[in-house]
Amino acid sequence: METSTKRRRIQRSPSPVYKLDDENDEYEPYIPVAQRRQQKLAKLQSWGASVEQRAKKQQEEIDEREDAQREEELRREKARMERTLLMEAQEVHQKRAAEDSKKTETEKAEEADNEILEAIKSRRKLASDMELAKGIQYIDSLKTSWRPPKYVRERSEEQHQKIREKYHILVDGENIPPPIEHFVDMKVPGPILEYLKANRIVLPTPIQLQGIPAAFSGRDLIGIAFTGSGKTLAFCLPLIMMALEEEMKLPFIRGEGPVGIILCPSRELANQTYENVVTWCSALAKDGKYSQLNTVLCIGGISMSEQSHVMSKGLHIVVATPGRLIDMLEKKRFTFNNCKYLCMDEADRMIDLGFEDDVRNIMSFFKRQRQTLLFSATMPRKIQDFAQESLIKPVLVNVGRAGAANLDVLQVVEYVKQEAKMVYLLECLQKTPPPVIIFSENKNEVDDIQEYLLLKGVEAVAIHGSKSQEERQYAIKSFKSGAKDVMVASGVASKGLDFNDIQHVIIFSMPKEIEDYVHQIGRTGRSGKTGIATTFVNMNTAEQTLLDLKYLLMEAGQKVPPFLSTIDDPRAAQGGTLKGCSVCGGLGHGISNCPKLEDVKRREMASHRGADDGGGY
Ligand SMILES: Nc1ncnc2c1ncn2[C@@H]1O[C@H](COP(=O)(O)OP(=O)(O)OP(=O)(O)O)[C@@H](O)[C@H]1O
Repeated sequence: METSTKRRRIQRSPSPVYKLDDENDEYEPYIPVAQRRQQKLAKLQSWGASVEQRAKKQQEEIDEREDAQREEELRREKARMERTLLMEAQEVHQKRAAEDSKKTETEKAEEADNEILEAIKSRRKLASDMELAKGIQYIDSLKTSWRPPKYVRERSEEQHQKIREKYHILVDGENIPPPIEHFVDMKVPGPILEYLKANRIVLPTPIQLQGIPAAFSGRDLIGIAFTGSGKTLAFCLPLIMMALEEEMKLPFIRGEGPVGIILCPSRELANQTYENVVTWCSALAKDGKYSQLNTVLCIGGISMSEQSHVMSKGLHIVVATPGRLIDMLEKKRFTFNNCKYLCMDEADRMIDLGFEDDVRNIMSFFKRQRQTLLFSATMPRKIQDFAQESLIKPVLVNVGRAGAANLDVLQVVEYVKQEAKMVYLLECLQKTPPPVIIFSENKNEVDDIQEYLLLKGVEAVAIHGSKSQEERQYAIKSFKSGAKDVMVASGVASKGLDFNDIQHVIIFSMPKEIEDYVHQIGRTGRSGKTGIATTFVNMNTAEQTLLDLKYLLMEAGQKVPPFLSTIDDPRAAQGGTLKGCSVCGGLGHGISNCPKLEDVKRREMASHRGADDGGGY
């Protein structure tokens, strides 16, 4: 029935599109097969697309959810990790704090000191730039023909050690040559022996009896011994012998030489060493058996034409300050083509402050292996270590603690108010007969003191870095000859100058660095004689300097005045061992408050401004 109805309608209206009405709501219009297929296909396609879309959407939602989940997990993990690190850091911190609280102040200071020491350790080796660049490294010491006498060679190492102990000589290094107790056994030429004897130099001092055999053997050497203990002879004699041997083999002619060089930090010290060398060489050549050796003094402030008579011959020895020497080498007035001996006096100063680059520059003029020797009364650990690294199989010869005061000096420390110093100085001068040296750290003060003394009728000369070379030479000459009773000096005259029988050293203003104090008081009590050193201190003296002084007095077994003994060492209060500063050798402080390091900074700044104290040039 339904079918017939449908059929009827089909008949009535063949048109496929009819409007539906209520009665015919079951009516389904006829759709041709092809069209139906197409519709189905389209429907299928659209359905498929929507399925795809839905699936895609669903996937996107899943992805989003997963991303969010992952992010959340990451966030949680990060937070967990952060917490752990934070907690770990806190734990480490707490642990360290606990450990630190167990440490004494001394241990903490020592740690800080070591850190600073590490930081300043990174210095270039003491060698010429050419050697460093080419990687030239000498392995063995210089060969010499010198041998100790048979009876000395036959001694056992224990016997050598016994002799060293007898003279309080400490040594370090490989195959150390034996100590020799007599100049004659060192095979020193007769004329020199006679000259030494005539000047009351009969037996070698400890630094000489171990230092000279080591140097004669060609060994690099670090020689440390207290002020006035005869270091000059210990490093000049080996050079004289070396030059003599060369000259005897083949006499030097014009343009040849030098064989060796002695470097000094100040003109005055260079001049004094030069005079010693000339005297010893003249003594050697006196009886005509040995050749005349020629020595040149190479310092700023003097005209080299004065020495043209020496320069016109073969040259054996040069004594110099670094600045003028570099100048001469650059101008090719002589060369180092055959130079094989380099000695630095007051070496801690030479390779430390200010001169290090000059020394490196000088080394670059050497064309062959050399023997290098460093001598000083003060040589802090840091410089010893640095020097040892730069030398070839060095021998370290140490008589007493490096930087210790000469025990032949009676040290008196007095509290004198600043305004009372001048007046008290006059009183102090009465303590001993002349000659007396007065030291002040300040050039103006040196001039003021001299003026005051002259006004009071005291025959005084003055010397400091701002004086002309003539004034400096005049001061030294007239004081040495005894024409003047008192010399007022800044640091220039403190290191190495050997004046005859100084009775009394007055330190008008205490130097900040205890090494300088040791050198200053060391102008008296030389070559076995005794002397007095009076030092003025007051409120202006830094507490740390006073502490250094206190320990130095204690070490030397000197009287410590009450105002010094009451100064407490903050390190001692915390317990632990009290090690001296390895930068300046002061016993009363560590590196972290070393005045020398502060001075280095100041000097560096000053050198940028081109300031020059006139010291060695
Ligand atoms: N073996 C010796 N016996 C006696 N006197 C000596 C001996 N050797 C050197 N002297 C004398 O000792 C004095 C000091 O010597 P020198 O100037 O060499 O000391 P130094 O150790 O270099 O001192 P500084 O550290 O102050 O430079 C000189 O007058 C010197 O003639």
